[in-house]
Amino acid sequence: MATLIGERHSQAIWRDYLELTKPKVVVLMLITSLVGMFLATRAGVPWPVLIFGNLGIALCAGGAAAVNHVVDRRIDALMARTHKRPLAEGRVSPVAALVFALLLAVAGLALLLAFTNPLAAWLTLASLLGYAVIYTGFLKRATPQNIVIGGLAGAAPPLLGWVAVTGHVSAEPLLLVLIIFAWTPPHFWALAIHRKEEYAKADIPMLPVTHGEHYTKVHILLYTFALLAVSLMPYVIHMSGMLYLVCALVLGGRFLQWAWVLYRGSRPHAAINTFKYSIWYLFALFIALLVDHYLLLNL
Ligand code: HEM
Ligand SMILES: CC(C)=CCC/C(C)=C/CC/C(C)=C/COP(=O)(O)OP(=O)(O)O
Repeated sequence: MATLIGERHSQAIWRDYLELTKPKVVVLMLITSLVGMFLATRAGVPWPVLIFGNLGIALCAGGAAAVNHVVDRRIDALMARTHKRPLAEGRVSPVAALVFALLLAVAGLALLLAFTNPLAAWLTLASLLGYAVIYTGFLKRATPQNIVIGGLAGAAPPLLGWVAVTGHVSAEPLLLVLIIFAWTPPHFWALAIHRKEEYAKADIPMLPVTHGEHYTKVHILLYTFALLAVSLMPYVIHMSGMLYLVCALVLGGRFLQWAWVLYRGSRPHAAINTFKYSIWYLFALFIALLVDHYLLLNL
């Protein structure tokens, strides 16, 4: 019996630390960094860069997410979506979470330095600080444009992947960053409309709280238009081919449809459905980039 309880306890702790890293978000980021790596070269990606480069990026992103849990523990405790988080409920102490975050970040940066190049490591560190310090520590509580500016950190992984392979920044990965940058406002503001009351209760100035739902929906629609336009650019600059173009048009068209439904208020649960669609959209768009890349190479 004692062992059973002990096992259950240790499993809960293991899960708590995993939760601190926001694993599902990091997995989608990893898909975008992987695509950045594959698109960077016509030859294969060297396997140490593939394995340890992505592991390094994931560890740093997870470390940044753990810092976010520490800084936000009081507001997380006030919101239904987040009140069961390990720090909000006191299952993990702030000091333990910070030590964990530091270990992840140091291990991640060490892997990037050892198996990729210094530029990839520095850019990853900048993204880590952008999310953990600039967004979480300042912007989130300061301005309704918090997620637009902070979105740059989350948008960085395709660039990090590309630089890990090539050692330098170029236009193509910046275009991939721009796609995620334009995607972030519809992604987040759709959820923020759904959770507006909670953000108001926690006194966080998210756009639907400060400027109202209508204003937010207009901006979701405008950013979704911008996203559709930007997502066509890889085809325009001959980075991707016809398959990608068709996918970008279909996926972007569907996103616009959701943004329009949300704007018109013509369906119940439109906000949360738009948020869920945003995640599938980004996943599918990056898979389309990848498949198209290998089709083009084999033509
Ligand atoms: C500053 C930029 C971003 C903000 C403010 C933001 C915000 C959020 C929020 C509040 C959630 C809800 C989490 C929950 O319900 O527990 C979420 C979920 C999610 N986000 Fe984002 N996000 C951003 C960028 C990104 C990026 C760049 C990616 C991936 C490339 C991403 C992928 C995801 C995924 C996969 C989920 C679902 C997680 C789950 O179901 O547990 N997000 N995002
Ligand atoms: C090195 C690197 C690539 C760093 C990127 C770091 C990273 C994990 C960014 C995630 C973006 C995100 C989920 C923001 C939501 O935070 P929030 O605090 O607004 O949402 P919450 O209320 O769910 O915590």
